[in-house]
Amino acid sequence: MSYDRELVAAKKAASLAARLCQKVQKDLLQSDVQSKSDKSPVTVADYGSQALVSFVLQKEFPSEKLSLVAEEDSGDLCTDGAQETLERITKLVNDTLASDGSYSVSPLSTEDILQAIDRGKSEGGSQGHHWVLDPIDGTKGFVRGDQYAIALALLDQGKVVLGVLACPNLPITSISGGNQHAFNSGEVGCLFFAEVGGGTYMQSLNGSSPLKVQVTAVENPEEASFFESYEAAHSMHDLSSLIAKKLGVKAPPVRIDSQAKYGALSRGDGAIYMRFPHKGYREKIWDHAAGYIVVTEAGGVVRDAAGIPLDFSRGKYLDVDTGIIVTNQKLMPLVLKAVRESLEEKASSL
Ligand SMILES: Nc1ncnc2c1ncn2[C@@H]1O[C@H](COP(=O)(O)OS(=O)(=O)O)[C@@H](OP(=O)(O)O)[C@H]1O
Ligand SMILES: [Mg+2]
Ligand SMILES: [Mg+2]
Ligand SMILES: [Mg+2]
Repeated sequence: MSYDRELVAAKKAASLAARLCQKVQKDLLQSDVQSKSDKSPVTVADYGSQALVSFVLQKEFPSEKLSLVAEEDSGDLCTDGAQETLERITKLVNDTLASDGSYSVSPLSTEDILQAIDRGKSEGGSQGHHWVLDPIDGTKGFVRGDQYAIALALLDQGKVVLGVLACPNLPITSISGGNQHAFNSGEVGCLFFAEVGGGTYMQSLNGSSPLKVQVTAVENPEEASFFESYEAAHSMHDLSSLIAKKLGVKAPPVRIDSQAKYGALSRGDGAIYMRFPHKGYREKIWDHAAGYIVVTEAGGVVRDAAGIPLDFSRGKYLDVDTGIIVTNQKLMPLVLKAVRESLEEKASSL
């Protein structure tokens, strides 16, 4: 089965959302950052991006009942005092749609925006089609002015069949050596996309022609470099550094926010991505679905720390053993062995 139509729509939705996010990041003010009840930051751009993607998917597939599993909901926007924020989001979405001009609709109302955001309340699962969206992945990076991604994927019968990652601050050229900052490099803004069985491609967000990408062919761990979360609260840096030492990795870790890590890995900027959340954290499908297919279609492999493939069919959570490892086929067994030994050492030292 081909998902070409869905892929075109997903690229369009993610590119428009990236445009909205870029505008907000440019004039980001402290007041644009709200705190959700779980204390994670959320900005007008997270809501605006979700509303925009939801609107575009609805427009592109008007006859289908859209199922969208997405990170944000309108709860905090419906409280007293949030009206001004909601109006800003509404204006941002309308301005972005007007600047594009593909959808000739009358401006959306605040009510339309709330509805579009709340279309993301689906739970996913193993039956039928579900879109999976992280409207801004790496909100902390976004607020800091660093890397973030708009991540959109499609599940069919519980399997990821397409994914799009828009990374507005990722340099077009390789960031191997850690040169991830927009101000250090030339052109930035990448769009990665993959359809099951079709390989992974990257183009610039400005619309250059797509290039096929591949993960690195490095087989010697000493020559491998590794990515991990920027935020130590999201991944145990001490554990990944122990594993890297065991593997003989010489390069220091490259710490980047968001699924931009999967994008960069898919084009061979680095060889390994390790992620070890602290005890008790449950991963969500929107933090991995798009990145997962972008990397696997580029020849990479994604496993949990026990070597088990990820299962996106169980609702909005991804239940993984201890953490997530991404690398190429050759390195995976070596990395998993080092992970196992490191976890055993850590356990016996407690
Ligand atoms: N405690 C904890 N442990 C592990 N992961 C967590 C945790 N808290 C949040 N998150 C999720 O991490 C997403 C951000 O991705 P990264 O960790 O890759 O980037 S970063 O280091 O935060 O910059 C981030 O995605 P966004 O909320 O979309 O930014 C979260 O879903
Ligand atoms: Mg968040
Ligand atoms: Mg996220
Ligand atoms: Mg997010």
